[in-house]
This record gives sequence, structure tokens and C-alpha cells, in this order.
Amino acid sequence: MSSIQLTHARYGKQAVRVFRIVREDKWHTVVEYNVTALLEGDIAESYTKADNSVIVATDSVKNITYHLAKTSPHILHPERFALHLGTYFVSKYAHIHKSFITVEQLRWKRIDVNGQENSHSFWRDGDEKRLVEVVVDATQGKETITASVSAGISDLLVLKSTGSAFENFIRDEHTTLAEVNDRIFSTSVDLKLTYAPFSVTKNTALDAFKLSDELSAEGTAWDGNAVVAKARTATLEVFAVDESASVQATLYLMAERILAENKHVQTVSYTLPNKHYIPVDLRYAGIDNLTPSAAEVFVPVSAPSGLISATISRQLSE
Ligand SMILES: O=c1[nH]c(=O)c2[nH]c(=O)[nH]c2[nH]1
Repeated sequence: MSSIQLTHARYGKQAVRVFRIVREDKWHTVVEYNVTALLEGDIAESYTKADNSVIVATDSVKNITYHLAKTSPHILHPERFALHLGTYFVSKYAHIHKSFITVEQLRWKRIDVNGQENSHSFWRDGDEKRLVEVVVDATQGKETITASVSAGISDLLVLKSTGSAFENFIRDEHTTLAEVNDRIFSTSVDLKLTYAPFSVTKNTALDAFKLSDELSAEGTAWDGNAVVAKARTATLEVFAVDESASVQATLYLMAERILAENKHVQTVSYTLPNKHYIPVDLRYAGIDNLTPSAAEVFVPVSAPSGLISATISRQLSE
């Protein structure tokens, strides 16, 4: 008889919804996060022997998440909060060797009243999310903990009405698509940046968490709010001004600019659906709506869409 074994085990809480107000007198700042916190370690017997004595209840995982949302000085910085939370789990529990924290931040933007930012009123600025993924790895022991951080954005919907062509692709017996030198280009940007792994020290303080000066310098994962904001600007600006030969070519230019502007970013990954807009054929009415310069009425096609993705990495020797 063949034997079986547990080859992978990870558990925790997902979709922990956290809303936090930070008050500086009457000036309020708010964040809304969806947090997932998953754990690995010496937990096999909870699966194989029904032994719950190794389980930090997922309810406790949720409680720790809310506790830190109250006490962590880093709550307004999703990378820092995720690092604090992930390091806490592997530091507090001897048998937990790895934590996986993801934070999805929703967009609350301050309302402008007569050109002035209101101190306590916000609006939901679209479906875009800011994403952070942190893995805290203590499998080499609690004195040599390493953290890996990736961060980015998802669901940033963009469209340009010209400055995009698609020509010179393979034409064979399967081809029906016409070449176009002017088309609509629309995509929903998913962007992920990764940083080189770094070491963190064991930390069970619920109200403090620090990295070295070097690891918390400008442009590091610790500075993620600024890095992601800059990457977002680069994405939008390149998208807007590039005379796009294809989604692929524009994607590469965006990633190239992010790597050039952010020396601590190691890799840039984009996933870009090509959200097609098809000019309506009005020839039956004697109207030209098909030649690119005359195309004004389009059908937004929700499916299928192209799907273009790539990862662009910094050469290790750089
Ligand atoms: O930018 C594009 N890349 C493609 O690979 C592709 N394929 C396609 O049909 N249209 C497009 N557009």
C-alpha cells in the first residue's frame, strides 16, 4: 500500500476588514484594509492527529490583527503594518516559522470643499486597490528572520482614445484582425513590485517595530507609500504619452521607467488585459465609422479580452 504524507499546510484568517482613524486633533486620516494573515510551522499534527494544541486559532489571528491595528505606529503604511504583524506571529509563537500577510487598501480620498481638503470627510475614489504582500520567514531560526515584500496596485482602469496602434503581427490563415495605426487602448492595470529580501529582528512588542536606518531609507520597502505612488505616476504618464505599438511594448516602457526611478525595486510585474473597443459598422446607413479617423462610436467589449503580462527584472550584476 502506498503511504501518504502532508506536504503543505498553511492556515489563518482572510478578509479581515479593518478601518482605522488616526486623529491629529481635528485632522483625521483614515485607512481601510482587507488583511489576510496565514501561518506555517510545526502544525502538521493538527491535520494528521487531530491535535489542536498546536493551533493558534484563526480567531486569535484576527484578534491580533485588530490589536495591532490599534497599537502599531505603522498602521498608515501597509508595508510597515504587514511587516509588524508578520514578524509578531513568528516571534510570539515558537512553532510558527513563517507568516504570509497580504493587505489590500481601498481608496478613501479627502473631499475638497472650495479647494480645501476637508479634515474628516472622504470619498471612495474608484475600485483601484493598493496591495502589499509580506512573507516573514523564520525557518532558519528566530535570530535570522528574513522578510520579502512585494507591493503594487490593482484595478486601475485607464483608457486612451489615440496614440495606440497594432500592426505587423503574424498574418496567416487564422488572421481576421485588421492592422490599425490608431485605436482605443484601455486596460485595468495590475502592477506588482518586489524588493530584495532583508533581515528583521524578532519583535513581540505590539506598539513598536523598527528596521535599521539602511533598511528604512527612502525608496525601500519601508517607504512603500512613496514608492508605489511614484510607480503609479510612472504607469499613468507612460500610458498617456507613449505612441503605443502594442500593449506588450507599452508595458515594457512602464516597467523600465519604474526600475530606473526606484533603485530598491528588483522586479516589476504587470498584468494588463486589453479591453477591446470595437468601432460600430454603420456602412448599412452609408456612414463611415470604420476608418480610424472617422471612428467615433465603439462597442466596449467586456469579454473576451487579450491578457498581456510580463515581469521585468533588474540584472543582478547591476
Ligand atoms: O497590443 C496588442 N497586443 C496583442 O498581442 C494583440 N492581439 C490582438 O488581437 N490585439 C492585440 N493588441
